[in-house]
Amino acid sequence: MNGRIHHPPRVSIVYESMFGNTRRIAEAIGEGLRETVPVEVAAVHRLEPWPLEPDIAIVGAPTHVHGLSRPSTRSEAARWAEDAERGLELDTSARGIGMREWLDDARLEVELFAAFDTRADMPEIFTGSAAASIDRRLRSEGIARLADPHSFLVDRENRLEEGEVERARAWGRELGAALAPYRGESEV
Ligand SMILES: Cc1cc2nc3c(=O)[nH]c(=O)nc-3n(C[C@H](O)[C@H](O)[C@H](O)COP(=O)(O)O)c2cc1C
Repeated sequence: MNGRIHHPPRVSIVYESMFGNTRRIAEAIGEGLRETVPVEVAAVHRLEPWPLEPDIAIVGAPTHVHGLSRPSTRSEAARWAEDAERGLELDTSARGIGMREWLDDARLEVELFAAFDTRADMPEIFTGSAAASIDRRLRSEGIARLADPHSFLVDRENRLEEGEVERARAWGRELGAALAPYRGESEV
């Protein structure tokens, strides 16, 4: 165990979201985690600088063009939201920088991380995964993984599939259980 992790650990969930799906997943993960550890949930555009000095970062973003969004794909998402036929609305958090730019700038001084994304409900080989991009990037920076990357699925209309919010809450609980050694409790 690493002595630099506080007891209880400080966990920040940071997300990017254009239409609100990744935000809803982030909030549900937070609900699950909060059953065991203190958690802060924040949109990426607000994180300058990082507010909590967390030990553990749970990092999530929507999958755009097989990976993390760029300014051009966020503009495309904004155009989708202007198209009344799609019935999409831009989330209040959908402004400022995205996860890619934030990861470029943030010096993440955390001990552990886990990555998640939202993406289309198809095999990952066709969709790509923002979580996989985040995971590769943070591991290459030498940060240890708390859990494998996780995807939560949206339908063709870009709405979360049924049960995904509950699955996110359950994953939050699993992450909390994985933190048991850092809470000074023995693993079950
Ligand atoms: C410009 C754009 C490109 C996208 N590209 C992909 C993609 O390559 N693979 C995928 O699974 N989903 C793709 N999507 C769908 C998004 O993953 C989906 O809209 C997202 O999960 C919604 O999350 P949000 O509501 O938090 O923005 C794309 C969406 C947009 C707007």
